[in-house]
Amino acid sequence: MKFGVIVFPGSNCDRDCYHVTARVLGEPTEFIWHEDDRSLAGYDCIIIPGGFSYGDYLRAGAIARFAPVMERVKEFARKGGLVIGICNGFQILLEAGLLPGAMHHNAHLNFNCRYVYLRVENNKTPFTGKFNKGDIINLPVAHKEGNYYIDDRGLEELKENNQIILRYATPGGEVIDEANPNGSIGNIAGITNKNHNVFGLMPHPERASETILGNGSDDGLKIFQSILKAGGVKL
Ligand SMILES: NC(=O)CC[C@H](N)C(=O)O
Repeated sequence: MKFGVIVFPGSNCDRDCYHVTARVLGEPTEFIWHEDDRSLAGYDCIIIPGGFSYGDYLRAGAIARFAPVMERVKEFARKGGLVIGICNGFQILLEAGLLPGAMHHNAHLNFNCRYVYLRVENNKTPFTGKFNKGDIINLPVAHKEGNYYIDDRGLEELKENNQIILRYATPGGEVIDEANPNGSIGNIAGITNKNHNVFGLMPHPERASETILGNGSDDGLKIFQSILKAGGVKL
């Protein structure tokens, strides 16, 4: 499977994503510069990594959405290609209109960097096929604008189409305010589009893909393995 990792000025998780797909999974992976406007046909999965694209000026993701490469990402997604946006990548997907809703600043207004527990709400997507529904996983978050918001009608649509993929939960699997690091509506941590080929999530699976790192969780690797299992979509 061939992965492409988009790089913006200010991306800082691009190398980590590359490390996981190229070295841990052993799959061909290339960096794609934000000014590049080549077609993305030929890639099986595009990763929009975390970081502070364009310094998060105006709003996280608000400038990145205008980068030439984003037109190509939209084209790729429209044709059914797999796109995963992690943290700043999720923010960019929202700003670009590839996912519904928006990010507010965290309710407590602090940058929050810590491990959280998440409940897998839908394992029938190309990004979560290696999990069981209801699995509790442990991944780190690191953000200031992760307070996901969507209006009532949008929230109903997300529920109806099983687009809510991850929610913040307790280690025992309870979805309660105390488990939520940023105040997001419905404890939402990750959603897909209606077709389930575009996934945005605030936690960082690439930072928890080897047990040697952090607190020993490699739960993030299963997300990348799920993508491999799904096999991507040859365009
Ligand atoms: N880790 C990241 O991707 C940083 C997220 C983002 N720019 C924020 O602080 O909200």
